[in-house]
Amino acid sequence: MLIEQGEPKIIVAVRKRPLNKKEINKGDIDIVDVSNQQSQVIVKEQRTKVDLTKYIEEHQFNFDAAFDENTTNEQLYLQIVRPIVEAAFNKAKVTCFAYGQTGSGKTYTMLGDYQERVPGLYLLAAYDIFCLLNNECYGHLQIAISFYEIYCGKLFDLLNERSLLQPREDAKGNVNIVGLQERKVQSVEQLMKVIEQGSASRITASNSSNNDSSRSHAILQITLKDGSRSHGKLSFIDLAGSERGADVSDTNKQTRFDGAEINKSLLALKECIRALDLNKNHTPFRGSKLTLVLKDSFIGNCKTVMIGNFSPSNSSSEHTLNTLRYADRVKELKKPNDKELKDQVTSLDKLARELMLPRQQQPVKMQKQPQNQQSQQQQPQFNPFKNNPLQNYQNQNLFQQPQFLNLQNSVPGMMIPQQSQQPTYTFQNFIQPPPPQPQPVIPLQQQQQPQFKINDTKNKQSFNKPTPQLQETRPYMNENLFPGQIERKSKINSSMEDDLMKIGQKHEQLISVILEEEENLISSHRSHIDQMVELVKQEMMLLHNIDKPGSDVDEYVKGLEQILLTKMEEIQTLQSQLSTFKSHLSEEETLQKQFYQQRQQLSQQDTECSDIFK
Ligand SMILES: Nc1ncnc2c1ncn2[C@@H]1O[C@H](COP(=O)(O)OP(=O)(O)OP(=O)(O)O)[C@@H](O)[C@H]1O
Repeated sequence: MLIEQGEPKIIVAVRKRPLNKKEINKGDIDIVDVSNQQSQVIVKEQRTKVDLTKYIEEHQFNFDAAFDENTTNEQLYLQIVRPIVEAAFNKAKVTCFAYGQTGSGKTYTMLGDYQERVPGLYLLAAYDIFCLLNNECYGHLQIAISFYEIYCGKLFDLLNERSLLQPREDAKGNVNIVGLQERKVQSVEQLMKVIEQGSASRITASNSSNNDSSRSHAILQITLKDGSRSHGKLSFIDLAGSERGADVSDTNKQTRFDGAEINKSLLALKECIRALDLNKNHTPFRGSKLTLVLKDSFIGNCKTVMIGNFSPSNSSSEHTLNTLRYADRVKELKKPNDKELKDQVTSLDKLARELMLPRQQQPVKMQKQPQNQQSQQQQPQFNPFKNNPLQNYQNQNLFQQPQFLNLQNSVPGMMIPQQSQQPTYTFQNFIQPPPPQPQPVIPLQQQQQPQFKINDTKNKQSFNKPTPQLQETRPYMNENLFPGQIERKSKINSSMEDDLMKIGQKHEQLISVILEEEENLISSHRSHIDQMVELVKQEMMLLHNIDKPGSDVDEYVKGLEQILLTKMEEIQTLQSQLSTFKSHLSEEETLQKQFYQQRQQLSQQDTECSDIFK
């Protein structure tokens, strides 16, 4: 092997959905190019200067895998999810996250589209799981399903009428979810029924109250059980819409708190993935409810696939960029550190010496994505987890004929699209990349915005030269003409950005405190009521005793005094807890207003400043 390297524990992939009818009718255009082969995404963001001239800013991202709008759920599954399903049979705890803006395709990816008869990852995984269970090596395992959601930091059981659940960490550090229902299932059909029931419960809840499915994280856990012990575990997580956590300046307090909770969980998730990838001893899973309940998926033998879903439309460019940046940051963490880079270069040098090749002939573009080079030479390109435990089943055609059609009668509404009725699911398919996909259909500059110039932000070069007209309208846009102004503006900007960041951080910390205080206050209020009931009982006993002939009045007075004192102390404690909470709430409002104003000012400055540089 050319480069020694551990198995990747994290795969970060992104997926573009097609423009939908609504977007097309609105005149939206597709501004994202995806290259499946190069695992690359290019977003051509439309921007407007102060003088209203338009230009395009280009953002390029690279991931472990990128899927264009023509990629099917089956293709995606085979490339990045099936390997972790297999790993679960090899005793791993594996997790697949779908992340992205509301309407970006998370549910389509996970659940599929019943009406269009498109199977999602749940069904595709279910099929493979039961195929494997039919194999004698795994015949002793059973499947148990749980399905719950996290909404506003609280857990609700989707398989038990959304009953409230409590996560508890025991003395051994295991996190148990008290009251969580687990259903045993014995077939793909049963498994899909349970999933359908849970999903329906989530949808009903979102219609009947101000809850909204895109504000909650849905967690489907499939445990492979060996008797009462867990053999391996698969968690599929449909995360809350990423835009829900984005805006702390929303005027509705509850929305702000929900958003802050989502922010907190996404931040904590990123940190936990970082810890998992770096094999750190300490995993900050207590950072949020989401990561707390997933604790065992971040330690030990674990693998994670994250799928960032995004819309191609120009009207969603901000959210799309946020999704891609988040995925990029998760992926950034995977890049080898300096020492690893040095080790890799050293091992290359060693190999070169062994092969007696001059140094300059060595492959040089290996440091950032060593696995790519490996894949070209030795490893199958889309087999992220090497040492596949199931490779010896290859000849048994274990995955060759998924019986999706059998499900049509048993899973209501579920049918399989024509083109996927007889896919050949051989391992050969699994380890090969998909055939090249047709490229995006709407050529941006030609069709819609011929006057735009395209800036490549990375190379500071233009794709198309600016039209003479654009140049003429902005003859003063020459850095040399206003150097002082540019410096002043950028100084103002950076100090404002610092301030904004400080306020943002303070706000985030305060919200964390508030959320914790809220939980404590509610639980104190509950125990306060219990205490009061107890005191009332004691008072009644006092009255009962004093009514008896020959009763001791001193004892009565002493008893009553003690009860009233305890009551007063109880009330005072609760009151002081309440007033601290109230003052934090009003502090939060002030911070939120400050944040909002500062951001407005900054975006104003930003436009002026970017205008000068154009
Ligand atoms: N890859 C795709 N191919 C075809 N249609 C898609 C694709 N992805 C999503 N869609 C369609 O886009 C719409 C929105 O997708 P979906 O409901 O999966 O979004 P979501 O991210 O789950 O939204 P929410 O967070 O609100 O639940 C649906 O009608 C879905 O069928």
